[in-house]
Parts: sequence; structure tokens; C-alpha cells
Amino acid sequence: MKEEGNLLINIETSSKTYPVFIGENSLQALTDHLENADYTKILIITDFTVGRLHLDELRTCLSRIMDYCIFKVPASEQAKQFSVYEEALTFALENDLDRKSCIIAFGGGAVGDLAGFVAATFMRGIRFIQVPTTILAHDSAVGGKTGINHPLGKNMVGAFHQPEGVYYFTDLLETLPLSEIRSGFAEVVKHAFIADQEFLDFLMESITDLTKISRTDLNYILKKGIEIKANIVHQDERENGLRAVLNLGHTLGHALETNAGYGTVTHGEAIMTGLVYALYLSEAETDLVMDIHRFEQWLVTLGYRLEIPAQFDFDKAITSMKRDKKSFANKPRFILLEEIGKPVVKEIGEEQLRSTYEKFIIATQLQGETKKAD
Ligand SMILES: NC(=O)c1ccc[n+]([C@@H]2O[C@H](COP(=O)([O-])OP(=O)(O)OC[C@H]3O[C@@H](n4cnc5c(N)ncnc54)[C@H](O)[C@@H]3O)[C@@H](O)[C@H]2O)c1
Ligand SMILES: O=C(O)C(=O)C[C@@H](O)[C@H](O)[C@H](O)COP(=O)(O)O
Ligand SMILES: [Zn+2]
Repeated sequence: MKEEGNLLINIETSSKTYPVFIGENSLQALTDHLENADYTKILIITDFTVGRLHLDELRTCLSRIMDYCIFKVPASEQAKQFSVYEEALTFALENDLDRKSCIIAFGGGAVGDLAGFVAATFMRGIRFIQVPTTILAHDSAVGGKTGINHPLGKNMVGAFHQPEGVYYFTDLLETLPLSEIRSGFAEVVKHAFIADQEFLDFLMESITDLTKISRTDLNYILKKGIEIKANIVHQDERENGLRAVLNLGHTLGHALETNAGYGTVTHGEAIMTGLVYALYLSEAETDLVMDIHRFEQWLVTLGYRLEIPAQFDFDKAITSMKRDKKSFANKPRFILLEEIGKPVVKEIGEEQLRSTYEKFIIATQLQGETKKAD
């Protein structure tokens, strides 16, 4: 469906305007950018997996005269630890980066969040570039949220720091394992719920097998997701209000990630579970009218496991949700939907959280059992 080739979106925020290139010519666009910039040195931060698979492609963008060094971090959430953050800063100092140096985040959201935070804080802030390599990173590479995890909460330490540009060479996505396609697709679905019923209808009708998304559809859905996010970030860069809607599914989702142990579930799977829970809360609190059962069936077809692990402790989740960045005075606030495309932020009492959780557990267990019986 729709456009091919190189797509360009401009992200306009109060602090910076920058381009997002998507598609075949993105690496050429990155080369052009690097050749015309005044960077004294480039630090590439990547993880061991992406480094092994794709570093050679990135190297083609760096001319022979360009001075660069590479710091490799453990894959996934292991990258977003204090110890890795400190090691990255040490590496930058030992390799003589200065205030005119630039960091390239080459990887998925975990690498992007870490590298962005290193850039935001090294010598009080240097420039950085996002070169995303996952579907999920259509979300994480845009908008300037950077940070690392604390054992007591996801992304609890961080900064808003916008990149100089986002160069999304989607050929690199071909090596993604199914679990990571599924994780990234969850944020696409989230964007559709927040802003666009038609887009959600398109996804539910056209995507029935995550291993068979055509290149044209992929470029289309990445572009669409980025446009939805760009529109929100344009209005509220630092989450003073509206931007919180991008957190649909994240209140329970982040609690799941924190309590299961970072990296035990993928970010996207946790967020999809949180999103379904938010739909049940919406039914109860905002009179959302929607066929949640049909949506759940579609998710099960795509391989999402909505059942909560038996060892998950909802009391601990409530503690985490009270500590969430959207909470004030220890009261959990959720992104709910009045309609698809019409999100609201609402404080939810503990009694409602618990009774909806019971309902949600029963419904999702039933979905899981039906799947096993098939
Ligand atoms: N800053 C934001 O606005 C924002 C938005 C959404 C999510 N996030 C964060 O992003 C993180 C999740 O992002 P992610 O899933 O992209 O993270 P990730 O960087 O952990 O990548 C996921 C896995 O895929 C592997 N991988 C990456 N690219 C690959 C490729 N092309 N081929 C094969 N394997 C590849 C990685 O090595 C890793 O094991 C979470 O920490 C989440 O909190 C941030
Ligand atoms: O960009 C945003 O704003 C988002 O909320 C996007 C989320 O998908 C992302 O996971 C983000 O890192 C969550 O932000 P946080 O402030 O809850 O840590
Ligand atoms: Zn997210």
C-alpha cells in the first residue's frame, strides 16, 4: 500500500526541528549530513547484536577522513543500566570527545535511549543522531525522550534531548526476529488507537501475519506512526499535558516490565497488555464503546500473549503505577479512550484498578485457552 522510496517527515519541536528519513536513501542522506556538519569526532553507540549484523552498512556512511570510535553495549534493556551509562561516558572521555562531537545511536530503542542520554549529559549536552534498526524505534527515535532504567521504575532517569536527525534505513529491519517485530508493532497499534480509527481499521484488516508485512506496508505504517507522534510532540515537547497520551498502555506496561525484571518481556508485549487493560478501564470509566473481544482475537492471531504471568503480583504493580511519571500525589493516572482517536488522562482509584484487573484476567485467560484449543 501507498508510497515507496525515501520518505521525509520534519519534526518540529520548541527546541529543534529535524528531519526523519525513511527508506532506501536514508544512508545517503546520513552521509550527506555527516559530510556537511562540523563534528570533531563521532562516537557510534550500538549493541553487540546490531554491531555484528549491520555495522558495516553504517561504516559506508563514514568517509575515510571521518574520525570515529565505536562503543558496544549489551543488547536490550541491559543497555539501559547505570553501569553501562557510566562506561559509555568513560569511553567518550578516553576517546577525546569534545563539545563539538556527535553520538550516533545505532540500534533499537534501548540503544537510542541510552545513547541519547549520554549525549544529553556528556559535557552538559552534545549533539546526537538516531539510526534506528527496529520497528519499535519508529517511536523511540523521534521526540527526544532519552534515559535509563532504575531498579524501582522504567526510564526513571533521563532527559529531553532532540536528535539532529533520524535516518531510518528500513532494509536493516529484515533481520529482526519475530518477537521484536511483534514488540515494535505494538507501538504502531498504540499510535493508531491514540489518533486514527481509519489507520486502526487498516491495520486490523491488512495485517494478519507479522512475518508477511510487505515493504510498502511497512514503510507506510512506520511513516504514519511517526506522523502521529510528530503532531503530538510538536504541540507538547516536554509532556506538560497532551504528550502523556503517547503513554497509552504504559502505566500497567511499565509496571509489568519492572516487576518481571527488565528484558524478561519485550517493551511492546508489555505495552500491548497494558493497552488492553486500558481498554477495559475505558469501558468502565469513559463509556468507550468498542468490540474489545474482536481486537483481542486479532492480537492472539498475531501471537501476542495477553495472559499475565502467574507470578505477577498486582499489589507490587499498584506500587509501581503510583510511582509512574504521570502520577501526582501517589495517585495513578491512566491514558484512557473516550473513542478511538480521542484519548483522555484520568486518575483511577485503587478499587477500580483491582476490579477491572479481575475482569481483564478472566477475559485474557479465556482468549489464551481458546487459542490452545484451536
Ligand atoms: N524514547 C522513547 O520515546 C521510547 C519510545 C518507545 C520505547 N522506548 C524504549 O525503547 C526500548 C525498546 O526498544 P527496542 O525494542 O527497539 O529495543 P532494543 O534496542 O532493545 O532492541 C530489541 C532487540 O532487537 C535487537 N535488534 C535491534 N535491531 C535489530 C536488527 N535490525 N536485526 C536483528 N536484531 C536487532 C537488539 O539487539 C535487541 O536484542 C525500551 O527500553 C523502551 O523503554 C523509548
Ligand atoms: O514519547 C513519548 O512520550 C512516549 O510516551 C512514548 C513511549 O512509547 C515510550 O515508551 C516512552 O519512553 C515512555 O515514556 P515514559 O515517560 O513513560 O518513560
Ligand atoms: Zn513505549
